[in-house]
Amino acid sequence: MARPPVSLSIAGSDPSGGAGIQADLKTFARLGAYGTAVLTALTAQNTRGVTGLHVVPAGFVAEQLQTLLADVRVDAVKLGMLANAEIVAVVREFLASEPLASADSVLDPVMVATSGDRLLDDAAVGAIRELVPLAAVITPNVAEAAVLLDRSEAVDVAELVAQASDLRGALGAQRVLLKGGHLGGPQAIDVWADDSGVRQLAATRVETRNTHGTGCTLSSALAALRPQRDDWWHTVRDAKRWLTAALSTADRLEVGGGHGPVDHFAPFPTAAGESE
Ligand SMILES: Nc1ncnc2c1ncn2[C@@H]1O[C@H](COP(=O)(O)OP(=O)(O)O)[C@@H](O)[C@H]1O
Ligand SMILES: Cc1ncc(COP(=O)(O)O)c(N)n1
Repeated sequence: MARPPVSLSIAGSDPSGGAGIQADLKTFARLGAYGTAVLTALTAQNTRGVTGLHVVPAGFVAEQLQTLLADVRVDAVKLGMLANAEIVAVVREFLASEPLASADSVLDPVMVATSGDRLLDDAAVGAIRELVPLAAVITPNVAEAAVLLDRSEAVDVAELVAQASDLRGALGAQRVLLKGGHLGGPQAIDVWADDSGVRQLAATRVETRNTHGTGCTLSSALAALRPQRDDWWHTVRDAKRWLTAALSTADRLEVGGGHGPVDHFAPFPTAAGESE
């Protein structure tokens, strides 16, 4: 049997298990990657909101990375909540040097939780912009793209397409998955931009309020699947397909009274629309 890839999440903790490190590790396991994790922050959080935040000192984020990477070869890395400019600077240094520079990297520029609570210092936005060109893929939602580009939020797919291109042109992103989940409508449409152009990625919108951690889950699915797929396009397509499956059975979990988690147990759907 082939060795599973090793995927690393550098992110914050969500005790309710729907987002952050907990979502990432469940996603890695479900999609066949061995999960490793470096914590940037502890949140006191449930499905209704965030009540507290305890950020790990940047020097200790560096020590976690140093010790892990001195021993373990990481195939793919997902960057989630980075909390402040000092942690972004540490992560940037690691991402620019071996061994992480040769791992497949996914930057989810987490700024605000689904509940509306802030997860990144205002002062760190500039630092995140500088991290953008180093990641193989960035996965902003509509609000995060607007902040990164310093303009108003896209309100339709045409604007998503324009902003995805601009994130490459103006910020130097290598590849962009601009998520349109918050646009509404019968389909959840994301936009993919890379060297070969811009394409849309559509899925039927699932009627559920259980969308806590969709962004975390999608970006960690990319870090789990990229070493197991031939290229980024097939990786993105399959990650979105699995996320849609995980959303479609989310209501059965009945975790919490707010925006509950997606169903990380969901089997990987086959091309015929069946489950494995
Ligand atoms: N109700 C839904 N049904 C299907 N897909 C959804 C739904 N809500 C969000 N998505 C998808 O989940 C992913 C996360 O998107 P989004 O909600 O925009 O980002 P974030 O979770 O970072 O705010 C995207 O692929 C988006 O299209
Ligand atoms: C620790 C942590 N990291 C990230 C998110 C964002 O979650 P979402 O994927 O819903 O945007 C979160 N709520 N908590």
